[in-house]
Amino acid sequence: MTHATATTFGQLPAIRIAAPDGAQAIVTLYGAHLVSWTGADGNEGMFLSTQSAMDGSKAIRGGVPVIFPQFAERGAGMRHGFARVSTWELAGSGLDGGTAWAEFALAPRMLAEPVRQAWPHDFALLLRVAVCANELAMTLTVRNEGSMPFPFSAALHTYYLVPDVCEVRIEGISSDEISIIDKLDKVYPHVTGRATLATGERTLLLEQGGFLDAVVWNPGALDTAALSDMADDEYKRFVCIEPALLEPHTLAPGQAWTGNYRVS
Ligand SMILES: O=P(O)(O)OC[C@H]1O[C@@H](O)[C@H](O)[C@@H](O)[C@@H]1O
Repeated sequence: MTHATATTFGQLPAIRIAAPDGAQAIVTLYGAHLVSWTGADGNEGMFLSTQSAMDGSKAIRGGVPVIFPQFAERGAGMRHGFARVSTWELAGSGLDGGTAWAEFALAPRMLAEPVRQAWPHDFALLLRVAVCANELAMTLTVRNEGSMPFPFSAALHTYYLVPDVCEVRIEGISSDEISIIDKLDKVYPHVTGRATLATGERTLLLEQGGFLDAVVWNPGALDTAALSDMADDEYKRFVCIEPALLEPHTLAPGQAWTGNYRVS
């Protein structure tokens, strides 16, 4: 088996990244959206809504949406930015020791014209996804290739699959353990970079660098009922823990910023 192969996920062109030990990830070119991550142990790590659009008409609900250049409605642009609704291209792939990886790129020339005009900055985005054993590593790089500075925010909006959201315990993001009684939508600024997610079945170590903040989100029953792309009881099956750079970061011409996320 080769380490990165073209496939289709829903109706979307995608890349399957497969390590020799069996670890694998599937990333759609639409959004450079990781829709599935299975460790070498065979366990799926990502939630994906049964009601999600899978045809490029709307952002995918689940997996890891790439949020750029705006978080949620913190700005005048598209909610959560345009990266998750733009079509990226495969920029490279390889095998380093036992780790299989692929890189995805997005540049202004690839954006729909109205999107490009609404955010007319000369950026280059690169998302690297790497898998090995029971570990997933994602690196997002933002580069200013223009002659004017630009500000941006970014996040990896990770939807973790859990057996029951009520059983979830998150440590290391807040001074108190986080559990979810009903809806939770909370920003945690200036996190230490190391957290754990205990699902009742297993405990994942989450390590972030470059991303200074974290957001924890679960819509609860009421907000889920208002979401057209999630079944009414699906909120029980995930928690979003999102490494984020919320305060807009300004990149000078020629500069780059990198955010890392490692899940193991
Ligand atoms: O429905 P969207 O645009 O994917 O956003 C989902 C959620 O994303 C989270 O990051 C936000 O904190 C929530 O407020 C938001 O509801």
